[in-house]
Amino acid sequence: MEKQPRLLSSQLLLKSRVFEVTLNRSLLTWKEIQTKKKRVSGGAHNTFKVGSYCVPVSEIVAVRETEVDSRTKDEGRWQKMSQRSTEGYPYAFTVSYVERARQHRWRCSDVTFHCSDGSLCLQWIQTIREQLALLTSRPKHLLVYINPYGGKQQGKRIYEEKVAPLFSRASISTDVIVTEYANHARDHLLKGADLRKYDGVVCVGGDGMFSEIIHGLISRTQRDAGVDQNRPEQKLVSCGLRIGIIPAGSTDCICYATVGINDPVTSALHIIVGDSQPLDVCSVHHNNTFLRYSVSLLGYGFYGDVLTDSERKRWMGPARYDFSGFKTFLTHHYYEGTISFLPATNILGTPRDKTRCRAGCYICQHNGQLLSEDGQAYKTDEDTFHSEYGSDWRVIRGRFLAINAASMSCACPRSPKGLSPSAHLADGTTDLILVRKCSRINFLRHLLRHTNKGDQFDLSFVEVHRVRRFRFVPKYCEGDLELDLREGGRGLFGHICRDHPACGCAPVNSSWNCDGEILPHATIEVGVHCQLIRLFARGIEEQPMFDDPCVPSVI
Ligand SMILES: Nc1ncnc2c1ncn2[C@@H]1O[C@H](COP(=O)(O)OP(=O)(O)OP(=O)(O)O)[C@@H](O)[C@H]1O
Ligand SMILES: CCCCCCCCCCCCC/C=C/[C@@H](O)[C@H](CO)NC(=O)CCCCC
Ligand SMILES: [Ca+2]
Repeated sequence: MEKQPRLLSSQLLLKSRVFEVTLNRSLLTWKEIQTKKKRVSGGAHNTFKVGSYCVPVSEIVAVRETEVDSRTKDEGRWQKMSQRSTEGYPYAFTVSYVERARQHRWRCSDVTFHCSDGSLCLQWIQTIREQLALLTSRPKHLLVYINPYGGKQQGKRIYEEKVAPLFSRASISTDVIVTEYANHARDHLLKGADLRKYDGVVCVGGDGMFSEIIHGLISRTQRDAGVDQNRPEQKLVSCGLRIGIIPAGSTDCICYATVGINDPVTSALHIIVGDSQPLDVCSVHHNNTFLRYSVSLLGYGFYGDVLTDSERKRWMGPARYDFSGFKTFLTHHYYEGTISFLPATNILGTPRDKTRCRAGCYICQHNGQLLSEDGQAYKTDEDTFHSEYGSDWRVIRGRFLAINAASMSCACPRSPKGLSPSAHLADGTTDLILVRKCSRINFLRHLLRHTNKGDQFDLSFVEVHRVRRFRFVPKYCEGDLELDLREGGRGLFGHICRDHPACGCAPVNSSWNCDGEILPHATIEVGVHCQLIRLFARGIEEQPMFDDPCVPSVI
């Protein structure tokens, strides 16, 4: 590695011990200089360097001047000790920086260096601030939306107690909007907000709140660019503003799968250091009409039914998913239909390989570049999109307990490796998982493998395909019968069977769970838009963190 020129180097005091503190363009390091009496004649002193610590400049949150306790002049015992320990070093500055803890958790730690003279202290503060000012990817002004009713209804408290103090320490200014109704944030982004003022948008809430934010931002971007969202094959314009997620919801899947943990402080620090993680977005259409965007799970059958049931039990909080999950598992409904899909070819990675999407993912970079350089990839998809029976499309007709499209792993605290553990955040594909009708015990085996180390795809009734586009038509909508039971015939067949599970006939319709929202149609067409949005995140960092030379620890 090329050696960086030193900007500053001084002997400073830290916790009563002398350190050689050095700043270059990329690192702040401090090495202890220990003076020990040597047991040789003459009693000469020998200098040893012991602990050595470093922090990347990119992970420094802030630096500030620190008052050296003036009360040390008092007579109290503690103050006297304090005075003695910093004697000759009456000035101090404190550096706040990112420290890695267990399981992808980040913490903001402080280290205070004491200086012998005031001008040296100010020089250190000024030089560190100059280096931080060069980090242009850091946000300065953010628009924050808080859902006070998400998850355990702690969003406001989490923001005020854990996040706002960190933003203010990092000199980030904010405009905060506490939402007053569902879709408040979406509509404000779409119609009201002056987005030129901001470097990013922060969402305090769960996946549903995040969904509101991306709908506002993506739709606003398309509208400003004159792009029609209703055309399924339309190439969309990517959003300029990054989005930060402060997790305060029930599942927090998008935060967990992009950071590795759902922890508000960790997420706030990823925003402060200006991380950037591109994310694929699926557009969902019905009959050439735009329905919704999805970044995590599009699930028909099991996950659609869990969501439908759980929406009636919002009062239960996050536990509603466990209750409805168990209930839906017992009902064991299957659904008939036709799924057609365009497999993602000529790319790196498969849904059953052992690679995992991690920070700086090579597969995402490679596949993303292929798509952006070679506009052909999109053209080819468009050409084949309308020829349903074109050679590239595959068509599968069957009875399914679940049809899941995972555009990312969908890892969350309930399922730490996710619905599709090898899915990628930004590779331009989604993993289409088809779970065919099988016995309850077999379905349970599949579900339980979402929560343990087992391979959920290594079962005869499960198949998985990495795709760019797909379509689903339930059996009751096939042929000329374009009747959508949600609108027209719901009360006829579907309703009877739902209310009479003992009658033995399967209900014909389920609903799509689109990132935790119920879609109003079962017949849908879906296309993946590679890296359409960016988050203040960097992907999940490889473990173990503790061997990283830039973690402040003894080198
Ligand atoms: N002020 C509000 N009053 C009522 N609903 C709101 C308000 N603000 C946002 N919402 C809606 O609340 C829904 C749920 O919010 P959120 O995603 O934050 O929590 P959650 O559902 O508990 O978590 P998850 O989506 O992770 O399961 C969202 O769909 C959002 O549109
Ligand atoms: C016998 C029961 C076995 C249960 C097996 C547990 C398997 C857990 C897998 C969890 C996968 C979550 C995928 C994420 C989906 C989110 O976009 C969405 C919005 O937050 N959450 C749900 O729909 C909430 C979905 C919650 C499902 C339980
Ligand atoms: Ca993807």
